[in-house]
Amino acid sequence: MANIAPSVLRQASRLASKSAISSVSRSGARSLSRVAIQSNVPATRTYVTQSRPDNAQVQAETAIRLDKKEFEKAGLTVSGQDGSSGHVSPMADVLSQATMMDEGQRPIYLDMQATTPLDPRVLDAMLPFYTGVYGNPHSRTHAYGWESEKAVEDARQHIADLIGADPKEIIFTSGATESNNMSIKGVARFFGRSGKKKHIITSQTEHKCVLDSCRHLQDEGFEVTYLPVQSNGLIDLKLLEESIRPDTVLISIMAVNNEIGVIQPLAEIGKLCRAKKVFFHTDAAQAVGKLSLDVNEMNIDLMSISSHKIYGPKGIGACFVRRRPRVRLDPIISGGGQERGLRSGTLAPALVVGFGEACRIAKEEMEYDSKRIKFLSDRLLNGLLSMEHTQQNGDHEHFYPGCVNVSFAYVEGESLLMALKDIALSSGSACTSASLEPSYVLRALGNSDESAHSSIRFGIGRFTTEQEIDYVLKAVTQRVGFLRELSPLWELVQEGVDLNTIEWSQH
Ligand SMILES: Cc1ncc(COP(=O)(O)O)c(C=O)c1O
Ligand code: FES
Repeated sequence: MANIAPSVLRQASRLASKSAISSVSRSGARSLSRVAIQSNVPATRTYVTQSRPDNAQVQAETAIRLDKKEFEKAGLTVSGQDGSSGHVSPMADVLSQATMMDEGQRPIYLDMQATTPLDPRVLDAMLPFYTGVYGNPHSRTHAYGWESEKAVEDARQHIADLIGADPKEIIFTSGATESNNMSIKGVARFFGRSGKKKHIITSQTEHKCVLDSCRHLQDEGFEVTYLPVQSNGLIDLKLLEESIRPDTVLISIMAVNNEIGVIQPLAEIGKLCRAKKVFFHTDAAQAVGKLSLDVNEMNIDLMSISSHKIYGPKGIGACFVRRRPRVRLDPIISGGGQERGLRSGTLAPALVVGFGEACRIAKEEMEYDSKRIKFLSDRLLNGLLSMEHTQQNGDHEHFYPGCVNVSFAYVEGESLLMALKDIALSSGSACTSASLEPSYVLRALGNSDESAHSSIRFGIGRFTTEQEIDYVLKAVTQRVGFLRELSPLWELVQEGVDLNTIEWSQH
């Protein structure tokens, strides 16, 4: 959704679907949401779209196509494409404010959970493997193969060192998605064959690739418990223990949540799993390289790791698979038997070396990075929470400071994202995907739809600067204020009306 209008319209249509009572309606409505809240009064509106001169027309057309239905749902009719009739969306004003960027300048990047930039030191380590050093690391008969193999094994050592594992326990994959699939489906299928182990436990706030792997296993006859989380996003250990059955084969609980940053109690889960003789898999895509993790101390049997979340290249990751006591799993990819037979296929030495270097640097600089990120995070969070009606989502103590998730009441997250074009952010899962559903993670915490829709995730990383944080704070404060000014609900709140007392009539 490249454009501002859809979100405004969605907000409008959502409000309109509640068809507000007349006390909410105001004359001389300034905004789409106000028009919508009066609803059912057929109105004709045009709007302008975002500013790029080269494709403004295209965007306007796209907006019409995308939103006609929304308009109609809201009781509005669409006409025109370019705002020439003089009706200008209030978002245009916001967007003109949002162009504090110079021409050609890129937005500030604050979406570190989606991916991180490549560390230049990592690129340096990778380059030789795209040029002179091109041997197949699995070629045993000549020096080309040996030099690639040596580089791959050195990298494997760096990854193992970062999580306290033995290098033989590191299996290279294409990323955490593959590692999660491999761990969950692999263990379930291997042990499920006996017919005695048919049950898996995971949580409702896992990454989609974990949830979807589990769904697939349900189709194969496995039973899955999707544990609810508490309102702070953490699992309830007692509930976890009570959910374990004699036929439970695997517990898969993530280390750090990608939307709200909460850190699950891995050591406690590991201890429980070991005592109950259940395998423990953790999706540590957002944790490795950022928190100190030790697979032995934490009794972790399988761990998924992603390179591009820690300033390494995309398209590579790893799966830690414990050797003692040995974890057995069915491979998903069969072939030449590379990677202990668990993941066949020729490795990509440049990616492997880059990933290894990223892990080496992460270990060496973890303390420094953590302190810096905590400092920046405190600065951002304190500033955001000093605005009225804002709230941090997820546990306020057990969270990774590089992931700050905040709800701004009376503002729709997507509208805010669009008003913050000069900052690359995400609102969790919903806005960034085709689905118009609010984040399932925030819903699992018990947040209302409204609160989930008004949330933004700020991802701080190694290369984020203090100036960037200050800019972001200023921009967010200014534009949240602006959007709230347009919100009839906000106006009511300012007038001291308790929104819960309003009776919404349905026409
Ligand atoms: C928690 C979590 N698990 C898994 C993944 C998938 O990682 P990858 O992109 O390496 O497949 C991500 C990244 O989006 C993530 O945040
Ligand atoms: S879908 Fe984006 S804010 Fe709700």
